[in-house]
Amino acid sequence: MATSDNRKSPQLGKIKLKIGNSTVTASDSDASVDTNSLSAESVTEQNQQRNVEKRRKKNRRGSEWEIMAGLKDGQRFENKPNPFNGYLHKKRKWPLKGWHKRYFLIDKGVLVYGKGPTEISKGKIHGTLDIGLSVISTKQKRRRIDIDAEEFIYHLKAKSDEAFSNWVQQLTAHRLFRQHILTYGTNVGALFKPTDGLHSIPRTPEILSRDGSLTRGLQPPNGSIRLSLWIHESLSALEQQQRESASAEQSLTKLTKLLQQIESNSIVVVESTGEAQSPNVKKDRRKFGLKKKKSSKGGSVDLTIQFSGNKSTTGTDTDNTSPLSYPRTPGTHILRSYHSTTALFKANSFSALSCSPQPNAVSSTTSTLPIPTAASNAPTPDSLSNVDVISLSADNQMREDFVTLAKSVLTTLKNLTFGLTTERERLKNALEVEAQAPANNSDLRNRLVRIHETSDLEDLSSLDHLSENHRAAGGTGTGTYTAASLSYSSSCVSATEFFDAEDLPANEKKHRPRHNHKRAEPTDDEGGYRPNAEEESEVRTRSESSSEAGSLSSEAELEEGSISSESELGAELANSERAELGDTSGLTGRRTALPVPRPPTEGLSLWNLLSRNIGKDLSQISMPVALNEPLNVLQRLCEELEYSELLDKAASIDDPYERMVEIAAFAVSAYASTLSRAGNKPFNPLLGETYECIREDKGFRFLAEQVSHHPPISACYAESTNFTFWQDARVKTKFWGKSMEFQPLGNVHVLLPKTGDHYVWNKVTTCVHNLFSGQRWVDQYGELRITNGRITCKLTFAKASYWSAKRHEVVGAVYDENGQPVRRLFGKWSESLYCGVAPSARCIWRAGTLPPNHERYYGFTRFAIELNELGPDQQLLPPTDTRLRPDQRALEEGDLNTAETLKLQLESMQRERRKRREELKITYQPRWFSSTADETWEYNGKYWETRRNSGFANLQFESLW
Ligand SMILES: CC(C)CCC[C@@H](C)[C@H]1CC[C@H]2[C@@H]3CC=C4C[C@@H](O)CC[C@]4(C)[C@H]3CC[C@]12C
Repeated sequence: MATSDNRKSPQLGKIKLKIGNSTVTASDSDASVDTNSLSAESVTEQNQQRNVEKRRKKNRRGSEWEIMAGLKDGQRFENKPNPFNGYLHKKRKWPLKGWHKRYFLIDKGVLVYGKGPTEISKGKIHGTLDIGLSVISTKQKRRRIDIDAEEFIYHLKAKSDEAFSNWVQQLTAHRLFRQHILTYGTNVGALFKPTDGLHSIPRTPEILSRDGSLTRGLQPPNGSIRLSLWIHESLSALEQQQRESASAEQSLTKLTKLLQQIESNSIVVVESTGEAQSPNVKKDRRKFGLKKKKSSKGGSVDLTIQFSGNKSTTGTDTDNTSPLSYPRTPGTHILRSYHSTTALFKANSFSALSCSPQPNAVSSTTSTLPIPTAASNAPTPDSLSNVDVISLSADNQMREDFVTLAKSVLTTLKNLTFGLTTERERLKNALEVEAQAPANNSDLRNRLVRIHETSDLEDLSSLDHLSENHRAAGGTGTGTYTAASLSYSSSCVSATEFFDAEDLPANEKKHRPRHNHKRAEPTDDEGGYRPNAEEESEVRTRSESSSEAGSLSSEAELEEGSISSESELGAELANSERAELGDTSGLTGRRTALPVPRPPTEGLSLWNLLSRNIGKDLSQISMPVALNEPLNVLQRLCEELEYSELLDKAASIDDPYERMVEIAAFAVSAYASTLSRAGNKPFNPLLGETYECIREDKGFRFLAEQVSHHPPISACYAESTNFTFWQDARVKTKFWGKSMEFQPLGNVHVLLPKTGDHYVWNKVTTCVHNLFSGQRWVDQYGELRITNGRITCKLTFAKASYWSAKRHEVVGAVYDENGQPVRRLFGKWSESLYCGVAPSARCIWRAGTLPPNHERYYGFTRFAIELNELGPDQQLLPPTDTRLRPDQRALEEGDLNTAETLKLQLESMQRERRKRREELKITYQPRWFSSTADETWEYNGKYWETRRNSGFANLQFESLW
């Protein structure tokens, strides 16, 4: 129950959200609020007011999205609204994209829908939504009703204006009533608890949140609470199964009774012709082994109807012992009270909710269902005698009952089996991980010992020595780190390759960079990127059997494994002490922690922020810096290369399908880091801002530039001897009231120069749920298609709820030139990708572990921690490099006030620059990328060349900060 604090009124009233700026419009097939960015451009209060006024005048009534009001502070709504039903059109994205007519029924604030009333009455319910917990936005002009129900977003459309206003009215009443019940409790009877199939939502306390919806106090599913979550999840699933099995048992008892009755009651034989029996009856009879009697007329089959004659002729049924009670009025089929069916519905999480297609027939406490259409199985009364009719209809009813009940039992049992299988899988997985843990630990310990033996950990100067080597070997002396980060990435490939190489002289093993791929002679004569001699001497191939091992052990895990073998706490302390002492370099030369944890941001309410800015295009909303993480979108693009070794590996494989498998793993791996990053948004780069990242350990260098401001577009390009990678990121943001969707436009490209393969793929939709309340969480969904000539790969990211077993699931296949699947892929974008069929599947990629205390450090991965670090090559950077951006740096250092002030300043300067350009009629030209005819952005190749010649110093840059 909500506490008085949490019951604070959702300051909703009638809220208007304007559709995005002129570049994107929200159409029917589109979203509620649609903008091109979630940029944080500050607009002064005055301006804001003016804009809102202007827009209000401009927009005609009804053409805007309105958010449905919720229960106000202290408000009550005790009048239970009547159930309401009817057809609406529901938008479907996949499969069969388009608007589909669906039947909706709302009772006591719970909305269910299905194909039609008959289906609903049979329990075929496609979805159940708790209206009290959802955010509903409506748009009169298009008769649209969008319901953000946390797990799913429903886009609905009414056929007529009348239907629209009826629905809006009804939904409002039901919503208020439901919120009243959720807030103040009820004695109205058993409350409906929405459940999600077998995985019911755990009964955590519900809290009335600021967005006018109610939410559950959820915790993120990571860290130590993962286990309790897991148990919680299991428990509710098991409870559900218990209920199901109890109901199945009941139904089975009834079935047995019914069968006994059919068999043992007094027998009325009706000579039945073939026509009198519907094929279904025959089928059902056969299916359920009902008695057949040989006809006197040779081959034809007679049906022996067994029924108690004395009871049947009375016309009214008072037989309380009957497993199913139904009126036995001759020749008619009247509504029966399906107690057993009700039980089934309960099992299907649809209790205490009447489901009748006629609103008047809906009773709030009992479940009265209309008889299914099976009545049509009866022969026409005219053709039969009275007794025949009675017997037949009674028989039919009994058989119908039997069949209906048997089908229900079957469904329940199927559900049970499914539930149990899921549970078994979960348990098996957990046990497997457990079982492997000791083995992994000892393995890791051994490896650690080997590392200790072969490296002198005290001698950190060897890092400099490596840099020297690097310079001597023709590098430009970028002065960047040459040692591999022990701290991140635990792909299936990396670990084994690092550890398996023992064939080098001991002195060369010191802090050897991780290169897990064959290195071809560098063709890059620009120098800035040439690997050093030592690296080049290192030509290793991966042992074939290593991928499995690699999937279970990694550098990251190694580090953690060693920690856990000693004192975890001690290690953590040591780590934080190191951080406090400013020594965050770890063993690799790169930092292993951010300078300070994320500053506390209590009191910051995104809802207040958005509601204060209602009516504005989202890209105009001033987002406080406290919402940000100390990285920007350019750096987030670089993060997609965290598992670049998969590209290196792809380049070394001869089989084109296997190559595609690695590319697929790479595409999936780009999403791994998003799991822990729902809390904050990256900085929006200023126009002209750049970011470079040289990863000699990983063998690539990366460059990104913000090439457009309206709409925001970031272009990037990375190169290595094994691959080139480029993309331009432009994201369409849709705001749904409770969640936000990010739909990236444009494609990712990877070129493997050795094989000539050019892979192109799209990105799936990222959705942040629970924007304003509870715990924000991220989902990825949609289809990701990779093409490379005629070989393709299709990966489906499942849209799933926070609690569902399908969470984070990715499945797909590689298809050959004829479109035939040749490799099966499955896994989770947050964890790993496998190729093949379980249990013999191979692990292709596995996500690295998160660093200790990551929750306090923006959920950053080890790789992310390193991205904004200023290295010794600081003086070589152009002044536009993100790492020199002062507001982001201030945030990284925990100085929120400075960060906020600076951010406002920088944004205002950016507006000034734009104004100036407009006045002078100058079109902005990005410096390192140029737009091609097909609207993609191409790297012009000049950045690294300029950098090598210390050329940035000679260039004129508009100063961004
Ligand atoms: C309101 C705020 C605090 C919620 C947090 C929103 C986060 C999860 C959003 C804000 C900006 C978003 C990013 C914007 C741009 C891109 C580039 C694209 O090619 C992939 C998705 C990606 C990387 C988005 C991922 C999700 C994202 C990071």
